[in-house]
Amino acid sequence: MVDTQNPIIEFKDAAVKRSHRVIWSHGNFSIPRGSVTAIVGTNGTGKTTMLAVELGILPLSQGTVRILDKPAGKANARIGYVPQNYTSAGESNITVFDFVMLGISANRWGFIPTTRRERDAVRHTLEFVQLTEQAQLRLNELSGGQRQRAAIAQALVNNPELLILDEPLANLDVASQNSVIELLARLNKEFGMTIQMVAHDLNVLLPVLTGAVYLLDGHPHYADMDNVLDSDLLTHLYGTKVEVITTPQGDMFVTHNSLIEPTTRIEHDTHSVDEAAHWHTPSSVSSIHSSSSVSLTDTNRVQNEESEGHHDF
Ligand SMILES: Nc1ncnc2c1ncn2[C@@H]1O[C@H](COP(=O)(O)OP(=O)(O)OP(=O)(O)O)[C@@H](O)[C@H]1O
Repeated sequence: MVDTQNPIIEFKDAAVKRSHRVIWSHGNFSIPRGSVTAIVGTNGTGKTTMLAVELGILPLSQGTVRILDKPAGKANARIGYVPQNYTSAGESNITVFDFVMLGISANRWGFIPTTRRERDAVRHTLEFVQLTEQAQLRLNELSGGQRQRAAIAQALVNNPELLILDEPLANLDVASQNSVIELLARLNKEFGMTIQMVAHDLNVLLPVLTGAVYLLDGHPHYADMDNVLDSDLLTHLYGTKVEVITTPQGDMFVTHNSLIEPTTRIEHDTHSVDEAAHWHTPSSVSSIHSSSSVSLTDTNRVQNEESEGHHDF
């Protein structure tokens, strides 16, 4: 259940610099517990930077960010983090079981044998991500989708309250993307886990998303999906004509029409905060009732059902 009264992430007047350059500023938003949010924006707008800030890896140049009621970085033990392209390099020669165990043991010094309870936790997590049969395979023997599920398992094995993923669908084929999305939907629905991910393509995520942080003109904003799925907003955000389409069946998806480019592309920070706030106000989703449009995904949106908020891997 999305709990709007009880934010899990809170930004207040937040700004961040890299190499003395402001990447984004005036971040004032909260992300509810139980939500599934995408961080969206064009290349280089600071999506990965936002994750680094949330994890306390990168300090803010101004303002505050609190995660799980603590300053950024102080609650990382309760956060599962899946970096971008995590499994494509490095550890790919270890077994899936050992890779997931690293989620528990990586911070230990010296050789300390794993306990039965820890091994059970790894088995349980592998079962949940449907990799039980692959437990003794090497990571480099898995498909891209299976590797991403293994990376998610490693992040889940400590039973986090918040799961943060950086482009979890990058370089995956449609079937693998769907297997990852289904997994995220189950985590949210069955265990009430809050999920936040950097994403480029909203279409494939529509079934699970409850909201999005959009980086617009150098300012981050949060809105629930009905307000994000606005043609004018998305066109402004991506700097190219985007249409939100609702079919007669109620399925909703986003199309990009490269034939209708805007006359000028929006440059970074050309708007004042007040102007940017205009894009943040609730507005109705524009609907084009057309059954001839081609949906890129199963657009039956998964309703986030009430859950006890309890999860135990
Ligand atoms: N280590 C770094 N030092 C200095 N500047 C950096 C560093 N990493 C990224 N940047 C700059 O910060 C800005 C934001 O980068 P970031 O990777 O957060 O963007 P992004 O929205 O995630 O981009 P993409 O969609 O391409 O992954 C970019 O202009 C980038 O050049």
